[in-house]
Amino acid sequence: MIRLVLIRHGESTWNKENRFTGWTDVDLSEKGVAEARAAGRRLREAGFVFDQAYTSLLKRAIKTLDLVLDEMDQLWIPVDKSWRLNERHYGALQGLNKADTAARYGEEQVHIWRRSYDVPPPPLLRDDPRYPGRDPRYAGLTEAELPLAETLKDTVARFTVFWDRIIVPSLKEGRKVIISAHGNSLRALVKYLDHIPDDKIADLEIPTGVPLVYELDPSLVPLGKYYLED
Ligand SMILES: O=C(O)[C@H](O)COP(=O)(O)O
Repeated sequence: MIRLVLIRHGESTWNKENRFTGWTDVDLSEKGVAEARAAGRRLREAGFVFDQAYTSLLKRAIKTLDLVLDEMDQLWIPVDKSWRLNERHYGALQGLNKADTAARYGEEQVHIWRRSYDVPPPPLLRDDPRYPGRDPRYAGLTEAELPLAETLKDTVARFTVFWDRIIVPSLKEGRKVIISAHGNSLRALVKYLDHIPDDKIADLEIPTGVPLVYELDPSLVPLGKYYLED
């Protein structure tokens, strides 16, 4: 049986402030740091070891991974970072407070933007300072790959390219893998692995800083999954 561990980053400063984050590169809050360290301790106590890690290009996921690996004394393992594991791009909503946005546009509209499978949030314009094409870390992306806003469906499409090309071969070679990513990029992966129907994915919420352990058969079909909680 193959074990794969997913972890959503610990609480970020914008989770705490209830702001749409997406590709904004905000840091962990103090609570987020504590969550990440506690997750690392739990993994160590449960006997997990890793020899390969994957994360996004965003510091809240990178730092969470570092804190987990530090607690496990495994900071030496290779870490592969990709934009394909980034949070879903929240378009022109990035930076806005979620409650204020609901008061302005209505709860129902905000729920659709947050949890529908294929309705995008309002897009950025290319001259917006938040446009990722201005950021050197995304210099290798084509214009078509640089999002103005993403649906969860778009996030599934770009994440699963990395899953199929990089993570699947690594798991099949016997590597013990941890993936540190984001609420919606992990919802995308869970949807894909568990074949969750489009109209059921809105119900899936992934908590911050809690390892989610998948048990997979040799063809990477999920046999079960559980959260590693205290
Ligand atoms: O990008 C964000 O704002 C969060 O990481 C996830 O937010 P959501 O729960 O509104 O999708």
